[in-house]
Amino acid sequence: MLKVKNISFGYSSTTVLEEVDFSIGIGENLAIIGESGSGKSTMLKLIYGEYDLEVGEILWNDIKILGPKYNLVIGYDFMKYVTQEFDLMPYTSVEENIGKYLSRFYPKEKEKRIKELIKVVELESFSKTKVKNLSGGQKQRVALARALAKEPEILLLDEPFSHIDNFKKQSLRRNLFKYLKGNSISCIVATHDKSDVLGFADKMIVLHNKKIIAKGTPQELYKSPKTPLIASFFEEFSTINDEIYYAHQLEIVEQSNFKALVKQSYFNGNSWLIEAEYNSDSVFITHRNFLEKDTVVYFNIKK
Ligand SMILES: Nc1ncnc2c1ncn2[C@@H]1O[C@H](COP(=O)(O)OP(=O)(O)OP(=O)(O)O)[C@@H](O)[C@H]1O
Repeated sequence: MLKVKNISFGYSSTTVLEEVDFSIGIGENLAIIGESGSGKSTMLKLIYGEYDLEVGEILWNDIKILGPKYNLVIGYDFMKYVTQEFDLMPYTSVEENIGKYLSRFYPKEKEKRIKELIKVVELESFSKTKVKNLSGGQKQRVALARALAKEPEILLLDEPFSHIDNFKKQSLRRNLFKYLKGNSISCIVATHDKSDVLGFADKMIVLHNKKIIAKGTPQELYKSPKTPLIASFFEEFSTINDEIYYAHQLEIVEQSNFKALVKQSYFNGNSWLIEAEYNSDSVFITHRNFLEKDTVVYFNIKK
């Protein structure tokens, strides 16, 4: 179990994180969300032991995570961290990169493990390719596979699919998170992308103004977002009479007390997102058809 106990941290005199406290169990998937600069990467780096903590402590089971003041080499064998930079060996092949930390003394096992991981990240046709000749997204997949090579007990992922195209992203996400669950590897994912969270995270925390402002399952936070910031992570929303409503919770009707003027219609696949002006504010409503700008519409809150 990972326990982050009441930590506060700043790079200089200004604090970045204040009284942050949470824990995750074996095999659990935790998502950390928050605006850019809210401290997500800093949180991962502290868990990895990249900086010394002055306030609070971080424990993996009974092991206290220590920073560079106490550890000559940063990091621990049971933990892997995939940063936004990847940190690969450019002039060697994909399989050599993935196998870098695997023992040479068991060549058969090594080969089998590399093959298994190459399959998880769907890079079968690139196993012999030099990393320098890969795209950003392919490099990101090599970095993920390499982090898994020595079976960490906990994996820290910073925006793990940010460079990967939409065609691959869905299946890669499913593969990776299924692999982690299947092998009881705990995982913390810092992300801006709700698709990394909704179907996969067991718990999520929201960082804002240095603190955790919400904790819960994705279902709990989605269903009752406490603040507009939390709602905005999931979907377009409107605030009506101080209540938050997602676009699909509003509907356009023949008559109602809510009268609005269409500003724009956005194609959204199986529906349109209508942006309309209501009481000098924007409201967002899901609708089956395109609506012309300046059309007067009435809308309701769905029961
Ligand atoms: N090495 C550093 N030295 C000084 N300040 C830093 C350092 N790294 C980050 N910061 C500052 O700490 C704050 C948190 O940064 P951090 O990278 O943790 O945010 P983030 O939530 O991961 O952002 P993003 O989503 O953009 O990656 C920011 O204000 C940033 O400028």
